[in-house]
Amino acid sequence: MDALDGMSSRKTTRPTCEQFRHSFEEYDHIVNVLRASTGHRPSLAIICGSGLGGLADLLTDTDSIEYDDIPFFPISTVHGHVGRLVFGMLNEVSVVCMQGRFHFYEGWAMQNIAIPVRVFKLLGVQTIIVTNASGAVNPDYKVGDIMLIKDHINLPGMIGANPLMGLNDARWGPRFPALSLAYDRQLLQLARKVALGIGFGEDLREGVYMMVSGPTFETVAEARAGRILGADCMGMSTAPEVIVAKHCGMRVLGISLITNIIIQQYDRDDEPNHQEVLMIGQQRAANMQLLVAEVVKQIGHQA
Ligand SMILES: O=P(O)(O)O[C@@H]1C[C@H](O)[C@@H](CO)O1
Ligand SMILES: Nc1nc2[nH]cnc2c(=O)[nH]1
Repeated sequence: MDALDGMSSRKTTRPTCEQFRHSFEEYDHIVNVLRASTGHRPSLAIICGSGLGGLADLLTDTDSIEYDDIPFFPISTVHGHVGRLVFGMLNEVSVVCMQGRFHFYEGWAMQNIAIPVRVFKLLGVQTIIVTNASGAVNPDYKVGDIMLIKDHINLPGMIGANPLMGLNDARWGPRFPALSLAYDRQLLQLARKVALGIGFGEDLREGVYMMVSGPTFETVAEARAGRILGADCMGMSTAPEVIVAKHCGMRVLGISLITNIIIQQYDRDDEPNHQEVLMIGQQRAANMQLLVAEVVKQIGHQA
C-alpha cells in the first residue's frame, strides 16, 4: 500500500520539461504586443553581435521597443548590447533588428536565448542574418576579417545544451531537424558575390564557427582543440539562434567579424578582452553595414 501511495504522489509532483519554454500561445501574445507597437511587418531579421549594434542605424522610419517592455523577453546584460528591437526599412525591405542579444553565459537557458527568433517567425520573418564577434583560430585569418559562416560546431549542444531540448511543438518544426543545410547556400553565395562586388578581397573568409559557452576566453589548449575539431573561429553565441531559426523554416545567413586572434602559443604574454572586441566592431562597422545593407537589397530584389 505504501509503495502505491508513493507512486501516486510521484505522479502529482512530476517535474515538467517545459520549465524553460514558452507555449505557442505565449509567443502569440508577444507578437500581438509588438504588432500593436509598430506598423512594420518585417520579412527579414538581423541579430547584431557585440560591437555591431550600429547595424540598426541603417534602418529608416524606425520604431524601437525595449526588451524590458516585451512580455517574456530576457534582458541584455552585456556591455555593447543595447537591449531593444528596432523595426524599420532598409533598402525597401521591412526589417527588424535585435540590437543586443542574449548569451548562455549570462545565465539564460538555451531555449530562452532564441525566444526572439520564434517571435520573428510569427511576425512573418523568412530570412535572418545572424552576426557576431569572434576570435580566430585559423592561422591565416587576421583581425578585422569578415567571415561568412558556412557551418558551425555547437559545442554546448554536443554535450547537452541544445535550444530544442524539451517537448517539441510540431507547429514550430520537426522533433529531429537536420542541420547540414542550416546556413542557406543561396544566401551564402549571394553574400559572397555582394562582398566581392563592393571590394572585399583577402579580408573576406568563409569558415566554420565554433560556439563555446563563455564567458571565459579560451585557454591555449582549448583554442588548439577548437582548431583540431575544425573551427576557423570561436565565439559565444549564434548557434542557438541559428538552430531555432532553421527548425522553424527560416533561411539563415551568418556573418562573423574576427575581432581577435585566439592565442595558441604558451610563450605569449598578452590576453584578449571585451574592450578590444568592441573596438574592432566599431572600426569595421562601416564595412559590416555596407555588406549587410547590400545583401538585404539583393534579397529584396529577389522577393
Ligand atoms: O554577441 P557576440 O557573440 O557577438 O559577442 C561576443 C562573444 C561575447 O559575448 C563577447 C566577448 O567579447 O563578444
Ligand atoms: N569564445 C570567444 N568568443 C569571442 N568573441 C570575440 N572574441 C572571442 C574569442 O576570442 N573567443
